[in-house]
Amino acid sequence: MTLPEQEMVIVLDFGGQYSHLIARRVRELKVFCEMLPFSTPVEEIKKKGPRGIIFSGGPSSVYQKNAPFCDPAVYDLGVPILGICYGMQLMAYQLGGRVSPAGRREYGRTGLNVLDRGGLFSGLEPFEQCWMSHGDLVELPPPGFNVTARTDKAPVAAMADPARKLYAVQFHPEVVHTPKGQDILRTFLYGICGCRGLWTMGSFLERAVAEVQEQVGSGRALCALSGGVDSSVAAVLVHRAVGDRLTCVFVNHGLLRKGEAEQVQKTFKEKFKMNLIYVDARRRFLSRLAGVTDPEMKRKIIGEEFIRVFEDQAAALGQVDFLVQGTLYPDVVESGTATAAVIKSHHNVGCLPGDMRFGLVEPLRWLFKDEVRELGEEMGLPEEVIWRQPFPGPGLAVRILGEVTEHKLAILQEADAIVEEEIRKAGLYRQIWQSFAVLPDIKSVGVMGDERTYSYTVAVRAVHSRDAMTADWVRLPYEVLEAISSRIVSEIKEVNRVVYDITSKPPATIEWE
Ligand SMILES: Nc1ncnc2c1ncn2[C@@H]1O[C@H](COP(=O)(O)OP(=O)(O)OP(=O)(O)O)[C@@H](O)[C@H]1O
Ligand SMILES: O=c1[nH]c(=O)c2[nH+]cn([C@@H]3O[C@H](COP(=O)(O)O)[C@@H](O)[C@H]3O)c2[nH]1
Ligand SMILES: NC(=O)CC[C@H](N)C(=O)O
Ligand SMILES: [Mg+2]
Repeated sequence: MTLPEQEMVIVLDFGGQYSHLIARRVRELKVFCEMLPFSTPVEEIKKKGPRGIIFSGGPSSVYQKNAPFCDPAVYDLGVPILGICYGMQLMAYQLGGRVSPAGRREYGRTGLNVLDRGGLFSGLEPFEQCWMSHGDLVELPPPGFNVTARTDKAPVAAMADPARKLYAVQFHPEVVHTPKGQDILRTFLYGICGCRGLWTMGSFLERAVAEVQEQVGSGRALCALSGGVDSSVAAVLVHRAVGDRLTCVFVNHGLLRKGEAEQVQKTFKEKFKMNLIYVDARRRFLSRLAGVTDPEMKRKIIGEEFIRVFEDQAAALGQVDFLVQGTLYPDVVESGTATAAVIKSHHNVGCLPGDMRFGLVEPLRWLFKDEVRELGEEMGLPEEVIWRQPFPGPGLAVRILGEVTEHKLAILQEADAIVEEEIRKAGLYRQIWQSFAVLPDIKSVGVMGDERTYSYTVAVRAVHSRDAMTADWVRLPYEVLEAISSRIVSEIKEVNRVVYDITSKPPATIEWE
């Protein structure tokens, strides 16, 4: 089968903080982009037929033991390469230049003297601002390269070998603090790689449908459907590809929000014409979670139990070889990759049991939430699904610190429902990324009706975010906080105190576990 034409660019990830940003920026320029680990063999890179390759930054130094190196055969593919920061240092080192620790480091806003205003820097002024974050520098470019920019401290702030289409910059064009960064990336993609900007949500959709058809063939698939944005979009997309060979499975693990099980089934029946199986798995999840307090352990148990439920359903349906999940890019990075540290294991990525037999179908694996929402709009999904705030697969289990019990679940469900109601009432639901209640394992003393109480504390969390990778707490109006607080303590007997979480991510995360 031939897939629709696609121009794509690969980001080779060396563990940089901004690697994901590079991929986003490229897609904003309407060129599809995937990120692969630095260690990807060159044959695999070649198979994807990239128009260009970008090396990300990274925390290592090329001269250290065990520094991440890519397969040097990539330089001979004839595909244009752009090295950024560590990526530039690596290119210099592997091709015979000299890299050393800098006497003086450069961090933050830095003046850039542009020496060659053609090539990658066409359209730039002789003096520009850029954003730096490095301690090493290229002292001597490799044979065949020209120095194309410098700064006060870096004699080689950019270099190029146009004959081999190899380009490199010490600064970060992907961050907003490099004002001409997006222009530089545009020149690389359009001027140097010859891309035309064919990537739109429409073309992504067409290709994703074709890829799913190719992967699933004449087989059958189950879709893990939560009613959330990602799995709903994935389900509709895969349904387009394989029709009724897809069956959706919605699991009630007992960790859902108040009324959610009914709500999801109702929306789904009314708005989607797909098979949906509802599984009441409350008992099996809660009994496996009994007595467990370690956050990662809770996640692993939930991840495994999800798969066991899907396996049971598959067995009942006959032969089912594939499992569709609405996995997004941030789920993948946070669960740890070849280069990125494990922050927390997302149930759908880092918690899958080793003996799982399903082939995974994850058409959204490279996208961020706002891109998925755009795709949902493209496919005509209802607004209430597209603009639903994200809700984690392990549900309230990661918002109840310590052991999960039915008693604590009941308290948190009530508190959470109040938060959602008040946020909606204030007209804030859609502009806030996530707002919810948390039940820390804390009891404190209070006085109610002239009597001493010793009851639970509820924490309220509300954050703004663009892609879940970073977040800031929402400056909620005092009146809204007041309404939430007074309703929670007066309507929920077991709670006598409400606090508001005013931490950004980093250093905290959005969820408490
Ligand atoms: N209760 C559930 N039943 C079935 N599958 C689930 C359930 N909860 C999560 N999943 C699966 O795990 C994946 C990841 O969950 P996640 O919460 O990140 O995505 P989502 O629920 O689809 O969207 P959202 O981020 O908007 O909540 C889902 O896309 C879905 O495939
Ligand atoms: O499906 C999911 N399975 C998980 O295991 C999981 N853990 C966190 N989240 C959601 O991911 C985003 C980032 O969360 P954190 O800042 O807490 O890491 C936030 O939107 C979280 O709600 C999860 N979603
Ligand atoms: N941000 C980076 O890629 C840093 C690269 C290298 N470790 C340096 O400090 O120079
Ligand atoms: Mg969800």
